[in-house]
Amino acid sequence: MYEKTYYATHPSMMSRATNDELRDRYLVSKLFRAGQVVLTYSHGERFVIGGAVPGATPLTLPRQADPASAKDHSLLERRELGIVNIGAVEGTVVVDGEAFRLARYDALYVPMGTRDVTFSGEGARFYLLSVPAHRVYPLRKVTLADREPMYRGSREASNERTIHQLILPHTCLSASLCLGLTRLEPGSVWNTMPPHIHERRSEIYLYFDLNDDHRVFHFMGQADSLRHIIMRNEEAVISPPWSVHMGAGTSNYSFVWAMAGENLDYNDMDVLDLCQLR
Ligand SMILES: O=C[C@H](O)[C@@H](O)CC(=O)C(=O)O
Ligand SMILES: [Zn+2]
Repeated sequence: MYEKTYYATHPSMMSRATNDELRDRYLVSKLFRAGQVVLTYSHGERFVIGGAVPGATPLTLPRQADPASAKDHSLLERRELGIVNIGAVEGTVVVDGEAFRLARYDALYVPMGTRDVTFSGEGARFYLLSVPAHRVYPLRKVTLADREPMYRGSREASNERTIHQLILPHTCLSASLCLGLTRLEPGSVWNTMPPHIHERRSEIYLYFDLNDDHRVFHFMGQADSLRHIIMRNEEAVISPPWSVHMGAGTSNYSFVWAMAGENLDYNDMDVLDLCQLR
């Protein structure tokens, strides 16, 4: 049921890793395939990272396959799920019989204990992120208008961007999942600059709104020995808790960031000074 498993890694595994090894360990690609639900599994915070692209017929979130004791139980038996529509067209997500229409950039928080989730709407592209949960929080649709955005960076520094906190305690309650959307202004290319590390949470970035002939150079690793992965539109990258995560595009773009771990405190991060980077 999981197309690929990403194992937890040690920072010392960075220095001698080839570019292909880095891509194999951290890059999550081909999540958005017409008529399919694609799920991958990361041992870091036990994130399920997936995509659902419905065609003429609706798609269903798969049920658990393993272990035998959980076979055919809901995937969300002990998990919560965040959904963001990154497609240009509105789509519908039905959660235990209740329908939610998600326009571009709308998100849905789906609580632990949910039995059935289906996706429909040709042209909608649903990005899926699930982590283990310990209690039930209300099912809720979240839009960019639900909270005052955070404006960061400047045009002069090529990092003028708007950060939308979609699933965080002041916008939408959750057990462990934090999720948001950041959009860069035309002419701005740097995200998360200056960069940071948060040892108590892992993070997943999904880059999108990027034309096929453009790329994002995503930087990761410890501050004094950064590496990079060159990413295309609609690819995700896993950032272990010990890693920087920042990028520069050959154009502007958007990205969904999602975190889970020890706390739900967005500001629990150590901001790095540029002189610490090597
Ligand atoms: O831990 C927080 C995340 O890395 C993002 O919110 C950073 C981001 O959107 C940005 O600065 O552009
Ligand atoms: Zn971060």
